[in-house]
Amino acid sequence: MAVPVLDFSVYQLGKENIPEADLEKLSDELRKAFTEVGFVYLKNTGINQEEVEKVMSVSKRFFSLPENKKKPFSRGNYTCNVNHGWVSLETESLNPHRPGDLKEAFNTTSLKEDIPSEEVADFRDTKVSFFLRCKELALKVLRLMAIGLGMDSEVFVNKHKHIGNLHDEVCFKVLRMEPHYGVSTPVDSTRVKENQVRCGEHSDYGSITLLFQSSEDGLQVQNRAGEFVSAPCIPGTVLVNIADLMQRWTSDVYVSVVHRILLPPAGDSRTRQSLAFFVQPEDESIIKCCDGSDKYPPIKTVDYFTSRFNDTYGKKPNLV
Ligand SMILES: O=C(O)CCC(=O)C(=O)O
Ligand SMILES: [Fe+2]
Repeated sequence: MAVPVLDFSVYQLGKENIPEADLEKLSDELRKAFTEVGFVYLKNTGINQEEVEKVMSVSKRFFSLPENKKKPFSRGNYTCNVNHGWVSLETESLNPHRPGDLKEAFNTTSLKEDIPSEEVADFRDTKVSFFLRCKELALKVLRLMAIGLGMDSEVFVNKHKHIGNLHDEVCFKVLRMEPHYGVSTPVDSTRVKENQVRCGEHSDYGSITLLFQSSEDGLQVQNRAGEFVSAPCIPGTVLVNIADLMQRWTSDVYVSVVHRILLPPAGDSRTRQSLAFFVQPEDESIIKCCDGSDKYPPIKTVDYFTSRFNDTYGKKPNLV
């Protein structure tokens, strides 16, 4: 089944106090998408393509800096949050059974934290304002998701009250994926390791993810039959997906789906960019099945994430 496209205009950014019937209709459509597919494109959210391109363009300038200029900003160098900062090529393996992903990224968690604005004018401010736009949209989606399940609209939002504050873990990630190796090195497909891809098979960890891709596409989403289907860039839309902790929270009603980005076809040497806003509950929050079923035992968000991050950044088991 293809990923559905929903019109979000009735509840787009800036619109509040909307008629109950409109909210109900949108939340029903969203529930259908998240129970059947796990991914949905939202159009007319209020976040437009120009904003997306501005963030991509400033990120591109950062990624193009020489390695020694980026290194001081590495993930792990910040005290505010271990996840904040630059992630170099092949550092993450989203599928731990594969070699490191052929992608480079910059994670923004705390909005107060220093990010390299001297090297790239606007890098910080552009990302911070986009972060806040994504936050607003994410809270709206979380509200609709609760209504769609017949619950109080704030059930999910109540555990996402500190997004962007110091020590909150919600992360805005800008990504650059290489056609073959690094653009700073000559394109040489012989250097690609066996089974190496741009982004290994995985599902996201938290509640929901908002995703924006450049026109180079590449994302594939697994359907119920186990086949990977393309989820291309649709300009002006936001792709939203359910992540694992939300699946657990909803007792498997909203489904978190595996996705990946393989290498591009031979001869395609375009660099791909994407922006991902990873939403997760606050560290200390206890996530219990919201239908009262206890299908999964309650778990503290921080404990859940620690084990997932160990897989992504940890030692690699035998390769596939
Ligand atoms: O770049 C993309 O389109 C998706 C990246 C992704 O799935 C992830 O980082 O979790
Ligand atoms: Fe993902």
